Amino acid sequence: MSQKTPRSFFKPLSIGAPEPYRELPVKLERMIHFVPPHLDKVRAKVPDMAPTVDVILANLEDAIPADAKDAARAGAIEMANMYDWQGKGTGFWSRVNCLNSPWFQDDVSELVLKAGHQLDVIMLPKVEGPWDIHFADQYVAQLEAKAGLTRPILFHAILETAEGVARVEEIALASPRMQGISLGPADLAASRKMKTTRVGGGHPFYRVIEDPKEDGSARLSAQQDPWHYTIARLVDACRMAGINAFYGPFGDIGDLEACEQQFRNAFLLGCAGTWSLHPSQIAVAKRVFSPDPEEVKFARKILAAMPDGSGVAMIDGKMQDDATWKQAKVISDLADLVASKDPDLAAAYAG
Ligand SMILES: CC(=O)SCCNC(=O)CCNC(=O)[C@H](O)C(C)(C)COP(=O)(O)OP(=O)(O)OC[C@H]1O[C@@H](n2cnc3c(N)ncnc32)[C@H](O)[C@@H]1OP(=O)(O)O
Ligand SMILES: CC(=O)C(=O)O
Ligand SMILES: [Mg+2]
Repeated sequence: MSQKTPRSFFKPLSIGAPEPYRELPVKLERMIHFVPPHLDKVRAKVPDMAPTVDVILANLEDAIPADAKDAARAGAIEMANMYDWQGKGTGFWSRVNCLNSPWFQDDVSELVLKAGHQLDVIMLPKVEGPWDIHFADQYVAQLEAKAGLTRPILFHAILETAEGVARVEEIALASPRMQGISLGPADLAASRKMKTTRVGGGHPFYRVIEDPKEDGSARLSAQQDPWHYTIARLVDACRMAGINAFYGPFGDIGDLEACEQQFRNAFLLGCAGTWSLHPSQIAVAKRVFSPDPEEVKFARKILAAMPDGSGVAMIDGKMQDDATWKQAKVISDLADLVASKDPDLAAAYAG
């Protein structure tokens, strides 16, 4: 038997480590805002930025130069203590360097020992199989015990190799620490030998074209989404495991329109949130990952028409039954969560 027994799955992996969660804490995580923690100027903005986002992440991995890795780690620990993350309800995460790098061990040990009381989630890059999660799980449990933490730190994996995609279900189920998984479109494109230099989004050459016209006139064609398969697979793996799927980075910072469309496709397919790399992407993520007030109004009509969630009803010419009741509940519950944090949207949903 290669799996743990149901009874041992939820046991702490180290004497003195906190009990793993049986249910994930319900949190609004529309955007994970990436901060380069080695830059004094950007780090100084964190206390003002924290109330405007759902999650701030101190990035230690790619985009941080090798000679700034120690400074980034120190900056991340400083960030942990710059704001009352646990008290004020903005998530504090860090993306550590990958498991085979010279920095992983120090990243994780220093974060847990010096900032573990504020840290919600460790993002693990380039996860290829459940063994990566198991190794980090045991290591973090030992550090949690040493630090005397009473609340478990969760894991978020990035799906950014072909091998990781092939094992995404096993990764999602690997530990009760798993909180979610994000798409890593840049490394994944390289791993798959996709022919693109873009970070997420579409590509002008990836299209479908209509059949030839009898009169020889120009044939219409339209761009397709090269990430559709991966996002759909990611959502199924995560929701099967009771965790959340996330889009990832959209690298064309200047193209907010394309960014919004890519985020919206991910939202519609089931993702809970995305990454923001630049302050301009925060408002886009907030808009996209909060349900539309008209959709919320319609969802609540369905719930009101079928109070016990059974039977059949007609609303505005559309058939409703037990299944559409569940769809409506997804939207209504998300609206309640958004409203608990955002007074403007609370008013829009109440109207
Ligand atoms: C494939 C992957 O792994 S993706 C994840 C790794 N990449 C990252 O984490 C990148 C994070 N983002 C960044 O480093 C930056 O946004 C960059 C490099 C992309 C662009 O930076 P800039 O060229 O400085 O952008 P720009 O000039 O538009 O910045 C405007 C202001 O926003 C600030 N800013 C830019 N990015 C951020 C950020 N992520 N968080 C907070 N503030 C930021 C800048 O410091 C600048 O402030 P100022 O007006 O006080 O000078
Ligand atoms: C997100 C990330 O790390 C990537 O796209 O490679
Ligand atoms: Mg990557």
